[in-house]
Amino acid sequence: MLRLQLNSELADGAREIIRAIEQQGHQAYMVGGCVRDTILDRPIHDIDIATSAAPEQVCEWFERVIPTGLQHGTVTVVTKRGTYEVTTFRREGGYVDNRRPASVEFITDVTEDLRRRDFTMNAMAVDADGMLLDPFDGQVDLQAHRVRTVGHAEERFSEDALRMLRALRFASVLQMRIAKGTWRALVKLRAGLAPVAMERVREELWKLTAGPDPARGWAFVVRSGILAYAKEPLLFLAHPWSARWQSALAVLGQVETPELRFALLALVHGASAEEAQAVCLALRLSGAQQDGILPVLRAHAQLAAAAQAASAAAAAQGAASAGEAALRRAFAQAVLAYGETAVRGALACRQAMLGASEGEQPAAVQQASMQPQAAADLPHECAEPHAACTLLRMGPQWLNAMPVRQLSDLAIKGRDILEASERPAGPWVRANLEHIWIKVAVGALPNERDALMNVVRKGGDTT
Ligand SMILES: Nc1ccn([C@@H]2O[C@H](COP(=O)(O)OP(=O)(O)OP(=O)(O)O)[C@@H](O)[C@H]2O)c(=O)n1
Repeated sequence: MLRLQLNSELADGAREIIRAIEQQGHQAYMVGGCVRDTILDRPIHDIDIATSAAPEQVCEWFERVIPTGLQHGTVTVVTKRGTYEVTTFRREGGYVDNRRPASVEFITDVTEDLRRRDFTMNAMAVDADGMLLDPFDGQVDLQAHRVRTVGHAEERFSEDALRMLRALRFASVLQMRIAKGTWRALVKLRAGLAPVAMERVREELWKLTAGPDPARGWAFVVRSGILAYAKEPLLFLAHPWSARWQSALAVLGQVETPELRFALLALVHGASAEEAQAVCLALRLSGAQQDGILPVLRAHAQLAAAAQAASAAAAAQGAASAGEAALRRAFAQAVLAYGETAVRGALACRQAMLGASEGEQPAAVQQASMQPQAAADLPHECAEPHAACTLLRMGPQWLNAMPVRQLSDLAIKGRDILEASERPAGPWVRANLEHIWIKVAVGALPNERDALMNVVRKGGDTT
């Protein structure tokens, strides 16, 4: 019998709870994700405990207990070492809407409790001495890098449709395959996703996208076709497999954050910022998450338009360098409008997209035995490579050289402009301020109050 040592203060606290329950003549184990992650040598953020004791008993035995979900058998025990969900062993009877058990029956057999869980790697338990219970071969599947349901996959997915997305997420984050039977059931039952709350869909997709191999996760998602059945339309994210997807997945891991990865998916699909916003809203992304995506797309669109204009100017004047000053101005304008972070993000996405023409196949695509397709042409908004390349090459240098990054960095304020003029306040003040900001940003004026006030007085209204 394998012994598994969970070493942390959190685990010490869990063992204290387990021993206290055992002293009352009941069984208790650490279960689920903490066991899986210990075997995988991954960090543990929480420890769930399963017990044969009834929730009311647990409430009696511990000092600080929150009755989190009494009817489902869950209470939260708070100790100085941590906070633990303690759930009575249970069997779930009948399911409503592919997501909620119609009834819960408390039981005393730990194996029966493990049997109702989603995947074999999540159906292991460890007692206070570190003895591992693994009745469904979770370790074997972990060693084989395989996500496999406990028992019949169709039953497990019919009980809770979110488990289908969990399977895809675990395959992505833990860089695993999906067992054949589990995959077949998932594809067969994918329409069951419809009643699942979009918040839960978001959680899984976000984790999958933030993981070490987002292309792997998205290859599974797209190949499964499951997102077409989400409660609300996910537009380009739900598009079937295509050369565009192939291009997107070839480069998805080249940008670091989940926000930029979502932005990249939108860009490669040629989605507008409005479409991307509709997807963000459908997925109930937070304001902060949206702020990491939408300004990037808007900055990208503005830069692409500027690159196109610069290319047109270059073609008209027959010199590649023509329009470069205008390009730099447009670049500064994008920084002013969307912020430095968004512009850097847009450049990073653009850089990644250029690499996509190599058309590499992500490993998971091959594993899912998809027909290899010809490398896709990306939608190049910057039709002319020269100006687009200038942006990519010079953009970071221009940014680093900018003495101002936002309007408030300017050495003068709107009221200075107002005081130097006879005109009543109005939108012209900000327009003038922005005009001067751009000149400072491109190095045409120093960011010094006296020099700028001279410009204001001489030029008066610069709009
Ligand atoms: N739809 C679900 C969700 C959870 N579980 C079970 O409940 C445990 C705890 O679930 P949760 O905390 O949501 O996930 P973890 O497996 O701990 O993993 P993570 O924290 O990475 O989501 C899982 O391990 C699994 O045994 C399940 O059977 N079906």
